[in-house]
Amino acid sequence: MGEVDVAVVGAGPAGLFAAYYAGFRGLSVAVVDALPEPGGQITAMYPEKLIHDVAGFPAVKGRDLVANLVAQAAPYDPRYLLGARAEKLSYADGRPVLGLAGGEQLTCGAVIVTGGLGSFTPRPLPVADQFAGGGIIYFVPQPTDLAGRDVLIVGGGDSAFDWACALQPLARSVTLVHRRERFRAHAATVARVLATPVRVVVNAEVTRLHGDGVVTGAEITVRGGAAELLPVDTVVAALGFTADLGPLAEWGLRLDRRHILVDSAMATNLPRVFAAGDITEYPGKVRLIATGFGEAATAVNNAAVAIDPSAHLFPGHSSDGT
Ligand SMILES: Cc1cc2nc3c(=O)[nH]c(=O)nc-3n(C[C@H](O)[C@H](O)[C@H](O)COP(=O)(O)OP(=O)(O)OC[C@H]3O[C@@H](n4cnc5c(N)ncnc54)[C@H](O)[C@@H]3O)c2cc1C
Repeated sequence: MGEVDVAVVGAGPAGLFAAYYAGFRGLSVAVVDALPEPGGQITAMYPEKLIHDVAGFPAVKGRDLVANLVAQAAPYDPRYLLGARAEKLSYADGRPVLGLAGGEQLTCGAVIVTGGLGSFTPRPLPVADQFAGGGIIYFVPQPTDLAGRDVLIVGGGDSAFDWACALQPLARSVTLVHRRERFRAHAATVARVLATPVRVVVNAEVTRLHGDGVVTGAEITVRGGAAELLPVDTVVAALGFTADLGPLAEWGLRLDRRHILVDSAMATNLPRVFAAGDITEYPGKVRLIATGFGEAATAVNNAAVAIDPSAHLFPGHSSDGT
């Protein structure tokens, strides 16, 4: 059973900024996320895209924004509990106790829920069900990890094409297979990929995976055609994600459909539980990274007062120390 001043549930942009803010306020902080990497929707869905509406950055690549958020919080040494879904919320002596999927319990001064769309589940690649081995991934946190590999990307959306662009200069080979003729990805990205050596196969499906322990080949079959065996060691199943609130829906939070109702302090109906980012709901709510950042600052500063009623709500200026 661990203890922490602030537990942040969700390592998306709002959660990462909340981690910085908790540290800045002198609070110890743990960041819990069901995904194995920080960055929430950005990491899972658009790490290679340029974002143009984050204040102070005329344009920033999704991956770089996440890296900067992690770096901004790093001086305060947040404890990252990744690949660990927050399952249960209870109270002991008036303090929230967070139960994680692995069985760990965290007693917290306050909880900030920055769960975004909720728990993400990648849409499965049907043939992967019967394949016990490794080598199948659902998103690409670091393209350099796949340097020199033979990569098969499955899907026809933005993520599939963004990853094809990012991996093509690094991987030994990149093949993209899509089961339709047309792509959902932006036409400009499709054109960029088609101008590279990436092999794009349409109207085709992955019909079998080969390998003992780790994937060594993938059989693809073009509709009405014969199967072809490709030597691949990594399959990126870029088929999208489904999301739902998951266990958060059982915590007794006041909800409006899939969102948590908060007041202007970002307080929920539960004591010492605050929320920020896409998961919140209030009149006029706009779901953007920019609004999530402001809400995270408000949530943490109000949590600081909930933890220690003698603390000031206003944190002071970060520039004062320099
Ligand atoms: C393709 C695309 C492009 C976008 N472009 C822009 C843009 O240009 N500008 C912009 O402002 N916004 C953009 N957005 C929206 C933006 O990404 C979201 O507003 C932002 O990611 C919300 O951040 P968040 O931290 O609130 O939640 P999220 O990024 O959704 O992160 C929430 C995290 O919480 C985790 N989580 C949920 N439940 C649990 C649990 N029980 N236990 C542990 N972890 C949990 C999830 O795994 C996830 O990692 C875009 C979105 C998409 C899909």
